[in-house]
Amino acid sequence: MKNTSQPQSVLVVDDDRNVLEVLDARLSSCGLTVHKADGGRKALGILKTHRIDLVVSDVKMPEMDGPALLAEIIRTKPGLPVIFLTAYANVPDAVKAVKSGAVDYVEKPFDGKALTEKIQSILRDSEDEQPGRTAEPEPAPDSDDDTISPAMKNLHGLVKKVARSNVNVLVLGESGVGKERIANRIHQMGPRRKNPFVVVDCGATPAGLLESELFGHVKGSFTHAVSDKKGLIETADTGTLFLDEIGNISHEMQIRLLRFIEDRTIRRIGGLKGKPVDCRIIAATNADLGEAIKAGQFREDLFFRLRVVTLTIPPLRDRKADIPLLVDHFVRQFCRQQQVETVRIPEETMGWLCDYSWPGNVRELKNAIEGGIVLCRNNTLRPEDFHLTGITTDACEQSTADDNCLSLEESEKNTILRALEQTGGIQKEAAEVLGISRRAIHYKIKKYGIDAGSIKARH
Ligand SMILES: Nc1ncnc2c1ncn2[C@@H]1O[C@H](COP(=O)(O)OP(=O)(O)OP(=O)(O)O)[C@@H](O)[C@H]1O
Repeated sequence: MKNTSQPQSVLVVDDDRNVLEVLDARLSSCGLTVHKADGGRKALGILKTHRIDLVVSDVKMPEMDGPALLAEIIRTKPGLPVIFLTAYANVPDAVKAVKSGAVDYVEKPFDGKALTEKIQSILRDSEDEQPGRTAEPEPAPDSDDDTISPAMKNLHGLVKKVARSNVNVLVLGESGVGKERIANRIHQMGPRRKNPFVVVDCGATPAGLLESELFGHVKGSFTHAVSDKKGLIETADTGTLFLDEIGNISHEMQIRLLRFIEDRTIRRIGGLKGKPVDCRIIAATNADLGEAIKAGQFREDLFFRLRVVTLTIPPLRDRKADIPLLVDHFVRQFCRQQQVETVRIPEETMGWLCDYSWPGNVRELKNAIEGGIVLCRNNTLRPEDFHLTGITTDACEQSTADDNCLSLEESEKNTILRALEQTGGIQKEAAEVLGISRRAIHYKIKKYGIDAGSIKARH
């Protein structure tokens, strides 16, 4: 995928200064950003700290030669195109290198114009597709395909394209639409999928803590820094850093983050040395960053850095075709989890689920189905099994007076409390009363913070 706001970058590696200078002049004049390294090790350092779209490397170099550099690139940056420059005598080595994954080789002395054209053509190709390479792992299976409407298929098409590249992505959408899920999908479908996917909830982390969470600290740098601590950015090295609720970070954090995105180096709080970190950044927010910029709350330069590509996930009410697919998906998932027979969803229930506006989006739908499965009778989901906050449907009004259309969560919690009271706090028996698995009741007790121990003690 082409990064339209930044020129593409080429790393030129050769121990001959003249070759470096000639290529620098040629490629820069075509609008490319050129980085130069006089050996393989230096090249690896640059690859760690800079976005590079293509590497042109000599074959024979002291210390680390071209094929050794290629092997490292295939390991750490699968998909990155490499062209070799080679003297006639080393052509067999270059051919071997192409067989093991380089895109091509060019003999020295090279025709500068032809080489530039070759580089441009490879860069153009890799905007759409990374060149085939045996070392590149197969993409992860499309596990979401059973839950997407045509509108989401389009978004998933973009996700696939974006996943192959390394560009920063900004994911926008209301709370609960699936932003984190899409970020994870980008990670899973890209070359970094075997490496860490680190989620940072910027909204839920107090401002004072976020800096040390992200950047880490050295022992003694502040009162509670009792030992060295690695930050989450460092943890995401070679993988993906997902910054959720990016709209909520303080002005100081915006500046630190911007600096990191620009030089890809972190310094722990209280630390002296910087450390290069190579991680992909995906940020998400449900806030209107345009408005936040206008109000002076969010830095425009950081915004531009984060949104090299922007993906917007529509709210569930605008893609109702997804609802039946998601309902089926969640019903199967929760029935399996709660070890119950798959429940039936009559047409009336599905119609009702499709009519509702789902202000909490997919998360609300998911929770509703989970609760509905616990509460339903005769293995059939009916509208009255969904006691959603603020909804009064005919079916809900017909429900028994003591149910009183409580919020789904309250209602589910009360059901579990009642079952625990009935069984003297014994979870296994309460699970039997409710017809759910022990694992399911254990999970729900934890989810609602129910103190089963004190119920037991009272009996
Ligand atoms: N297409 C989908 N298929 C299955 N589950 C989904 C899908 N989209 C979202 N979900 C589920 O919905 C819930 C909410 O998704 P997610 O956390 O990704 O939303 P979000 O937009 O990041 O929310 P927030 O803004 O609150 O951080 C998660 O449990 C997720 O697994």
